[in-house]
Amino acid sequence: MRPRARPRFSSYVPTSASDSLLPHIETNTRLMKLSFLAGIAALVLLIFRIVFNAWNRKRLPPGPRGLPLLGNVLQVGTTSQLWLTFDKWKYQYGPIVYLNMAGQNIVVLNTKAAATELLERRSAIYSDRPRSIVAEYLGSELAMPFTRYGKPWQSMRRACHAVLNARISTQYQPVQVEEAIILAHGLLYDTSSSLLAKINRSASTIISVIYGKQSLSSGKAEQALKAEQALDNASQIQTPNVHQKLQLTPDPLQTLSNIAHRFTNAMYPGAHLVELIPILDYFPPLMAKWKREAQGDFQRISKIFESYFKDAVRNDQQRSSLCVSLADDQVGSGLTDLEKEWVAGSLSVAALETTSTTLSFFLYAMILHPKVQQEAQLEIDRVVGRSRNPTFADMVHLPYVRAVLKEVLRWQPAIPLAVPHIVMEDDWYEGYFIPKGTSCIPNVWSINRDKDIYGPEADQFRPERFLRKSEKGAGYELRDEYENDDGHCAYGFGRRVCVGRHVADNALFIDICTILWALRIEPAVSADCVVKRAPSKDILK
Ligand code: HEM
Repeated sequence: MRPRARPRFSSYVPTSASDSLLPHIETNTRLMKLSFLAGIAALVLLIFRIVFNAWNRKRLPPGPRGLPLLGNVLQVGTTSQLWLTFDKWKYQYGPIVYLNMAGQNIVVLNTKAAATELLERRSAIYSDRPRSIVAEYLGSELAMPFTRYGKPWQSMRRACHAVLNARISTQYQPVQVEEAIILAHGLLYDTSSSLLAKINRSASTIISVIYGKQSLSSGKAEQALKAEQALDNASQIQTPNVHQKLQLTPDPLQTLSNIAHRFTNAMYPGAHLVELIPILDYFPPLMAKWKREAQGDFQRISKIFESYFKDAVRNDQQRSSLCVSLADDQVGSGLTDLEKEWVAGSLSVAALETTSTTLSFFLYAMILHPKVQQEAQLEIDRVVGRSRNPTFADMVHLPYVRAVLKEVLRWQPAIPLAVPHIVMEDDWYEGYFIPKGTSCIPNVWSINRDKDIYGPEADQFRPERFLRKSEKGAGYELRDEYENDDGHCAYGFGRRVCVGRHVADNALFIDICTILWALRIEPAVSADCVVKRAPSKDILK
């Protein structure tokens, strides 16, 4: 076919009806040809994509066979101590295990090598968090542990790092020493509350750092609750049954713990149908109870965080709390007031159960291993003596106590499956395909008990694994490799690693040290399991 000279639009004057149609017919045929070719190309691409995906799917990591549509939901959803199931699967399927939770890809990382390679070395693409529609209504985009990877998270993280880094953390040590004495005193003499309530008090070491000394004492808590109740009454018409989900109590520590549970329950796989069928999100609050409740809870949590924050700024005479630094724009100057209130609130939520759980496991370990307790107390008596309480100046001279803390965090990590990281691009690891959007769960529990790293006694509580006998005589020294290395993965990985780990380590060290100095921990013969060790001066009184 020879090319036909195209008539110029401005000069072309049709001489007959058929002549006037010719260029249009020509253009239409061309268009049809082009569309046909584009259609073929799209089809080829689609087929290629399907084949490529199917081929890639064959390259997914191995894992237990699931049901059609539901995948592994039933195997995972009904298990309480998931880390034990994941650990069992590690021996069946290998270090990285693939699961399908009704369409959501999950990869469990059971070895340190896999977790550090993906979550640390490739952290540029492995630092997002799972999207949960319900949690977003609850305020997850303001709650740092759950915030998606992006600019708002970066600003919050920078602000937190500025007030919680290793160097600045030393500034909080005087408060932490005082709180440790109050904790030990409570364990010995407070008969009004349960052991668990007393242990929860350990978190106040951190809460003091965030909200200032005694900012969240019960008086302030009552004020906060009143403010919250006023809001609750006002919103009762739009948000009925809101109390069913989130209990707010006069005790701030209890309230913070309830908020933590509200978030984790909301994010639990399968907790809400809307996560599986996102179109349900288009229903208005009036027709969606879960949405009404989440929106109502967001208001209530914001109000509580606001009142804690404002109280802290008003009351902190020493002007040294994290809230004061945020309020004075010493850190986080780019954050809005709401973001600052949520930064402080979510830090305390993240700190609360982790520290008290760790302390509970410490008490448990001491009951199970009286010889370890005795060895630690011998060291404390040798270094600190009985006439004064331990301080941070003693830390370098107390390698055995430091090893006890490392071992508690290794043996029973407070969050055994850490927090999932989402991969933001398709990726490959050791020949396995990890599709974009996969939720990567590091099985910290399993990694911390890896026999290839910790030897055949990995399951046992043995602080000596971090120590060598002192060359100078009696006692122990921390092995060189553990001077700056945690020796466990309890604080997570990469860019999302726990931002409060330095403050937590300090608080737990001084709590453990002061408790061991003041008490003997024994199996319960009566209501409690602690016995006073009679310091020569009764410092705790
Ligand atoms: C024994 C005590 C603690 C343990 C075992 C612990 C453990 C963890 C773990 C496993 C993560 C997730 C890391 C990851 O995604 O890879 C995390 C994140 C976080 N932790 Fe902790 N934590 C502790 C104490 C604290 C304290 C005291 C604070 C606050 C002062 C805190 C604040 C946070 C925050 C804000 C995040 C989210 C970080 C982010 O997503 O960027 N934690 N923690």
